[in-house]
Amino acid sequence: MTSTQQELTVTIGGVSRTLPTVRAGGMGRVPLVEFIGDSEFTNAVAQEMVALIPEGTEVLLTVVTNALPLTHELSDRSGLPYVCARKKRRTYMQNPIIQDVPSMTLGVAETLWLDGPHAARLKGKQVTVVQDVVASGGTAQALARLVERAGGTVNGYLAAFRQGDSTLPLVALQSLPKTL
Ligand SMILES: O=P(O)(O)OC[C@H]1O[C@H](OP(=O)(O)OP(=O)(O)O)[C@H](O)[C@@H]1O
Repeated sequence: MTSTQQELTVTIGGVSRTLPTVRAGGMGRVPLVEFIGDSEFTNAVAQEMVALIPEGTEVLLTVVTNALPLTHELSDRSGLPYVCARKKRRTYMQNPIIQDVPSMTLGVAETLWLDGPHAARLKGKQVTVVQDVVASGGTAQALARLVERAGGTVNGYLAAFRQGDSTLPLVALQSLPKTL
């Protein structure tokens, strides 16, 4: 990883990306990881993450948006099924489990929606929570609550990047600075 005052370059699986940064309040510039629209980087990261999937995992659980293509590729490579929570209610949902996300480092308050039939796929399973980035850990905690409320067990937390100082027992490929 190399960084200058305004940008940060990461390399994973031989693929390098200079991360865009956004100004976040008084925090300075925050590096942004983007998998949406970047299949080459997504595939390289997923390939490296396969080996980090915690032993005993039966199902992967993620949340839209940016983590979705990554988890899709991880599922494809590992053969493990995945389930995805939404951030909006959809009209076709049946008895969704609704879970608020505690305050996040960058974003606004969110509510996660897990469709009932998808929640059923977590019941009695060892579930690993998959994210693109874990910062405060608030999203990961909300996903863990969804697992528990669906009758599954959290087997671990896996992310491409750790950003900040969450105390979650997280496995990540790389750490990013909170600000540049
Ligand atoms: O550990 P936390 O502080 O909870 O933050 C991590 C979350 O923040 C980002 O999501 P973002 O809000 O940018 O949503 P998006 O993926 O839908 O763009 C990222 O994709 C993680 O899901």
